[in-house]
Amino acid sequence: MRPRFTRPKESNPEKSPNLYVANCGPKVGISYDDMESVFAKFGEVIGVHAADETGARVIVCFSEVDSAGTAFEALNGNPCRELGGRTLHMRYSVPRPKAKVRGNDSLSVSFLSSELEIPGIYLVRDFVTAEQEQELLQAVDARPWKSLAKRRVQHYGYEFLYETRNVDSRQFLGELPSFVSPILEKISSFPHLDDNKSRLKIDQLTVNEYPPGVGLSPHIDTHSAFDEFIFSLSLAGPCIMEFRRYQHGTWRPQPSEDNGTEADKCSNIIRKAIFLPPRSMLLLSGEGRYAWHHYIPHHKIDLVGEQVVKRCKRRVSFTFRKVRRGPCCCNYRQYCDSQTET
Ligand SMILES: O=C(O)CCC(=O)C(=O)O
Ligand SMILES: [Fe+2]
Repeated sequence: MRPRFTRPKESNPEKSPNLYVANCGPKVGISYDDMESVFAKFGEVIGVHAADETGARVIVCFSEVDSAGTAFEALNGNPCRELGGRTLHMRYSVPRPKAKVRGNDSLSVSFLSSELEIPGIYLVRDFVTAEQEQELLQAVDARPWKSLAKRRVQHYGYEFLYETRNVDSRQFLGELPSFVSPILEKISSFPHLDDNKSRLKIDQLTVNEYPPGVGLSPHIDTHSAFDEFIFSLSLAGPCIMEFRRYQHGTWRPQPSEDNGTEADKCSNIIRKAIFLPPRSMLLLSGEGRYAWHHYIPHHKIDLVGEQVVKRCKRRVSFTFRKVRRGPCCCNYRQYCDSQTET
């Protein structure tokens, strides 16, 4: 088991109730009981543990910082008669940082949106047939792509402005193209919409083409830009979508670390992930749309359970949204640009 405490990187002036003690321990014939009886003279010892695998470095935990301080003053750098005359080298110990996570290996990836347990997020597999998928891909490939730094996009209905993460709602580009009409038709009977069907009126489409290894930084689609219901159709290749609930987050995009280390440093993040197969449709609504960041890790390979899934030559997504008229009045103020000052 990884010890909970560790030696600080450099001499750490900050006191703590835990002492890192070198040059003692079972490897050099000193038991933890021997250690406890020596250190207990300075105050209540609540634990004696191995500091590492060497067997010659020990963590002594006191209940009080002052007891650790007194023991430190008395024993550090001095030969200790009760411990066979050994000279103890001590530092105040610090809690060990959490293990780093690489990729999504520590994050279990759900196949079903019901396993995710994020209110408002629903995945429907095989939303389109393989034939429809080919037709949709051919249709967008016959139209001009706009190149961004790492991926290509097309916008219909309204242009999406990446600088402001918003749309210019006065600049109407025209009706959505007829090749998405069957998809819009099917969206109108998407499960879980209840009585919101009549309010859908999707008028914006963003097509994203991701080469292998390209993802998307963690973000919440700007509340003031789009209505509640956001649909994303995955075509051509699969990907993992990660969801992050930042307890102290805002509506601004979060750091785009792709290996989870930033997320790890902050214990106030809940992370979940789902596998999006080609031809599936994802709905973001409610809490999942308003309060959770979504994120596509920048991996060429995703670990899904025991399986290694290679990203295909490309993934093309169709994101269907409705441009918002007026401010957002959701119940997630912290994440809402309409309800928080800029
Ligand atoms: O590619 C996707 O499925 C998601 C796209 C997205 O989140 C966005 O355009 O805001
Ligand atoms: Fe998004």
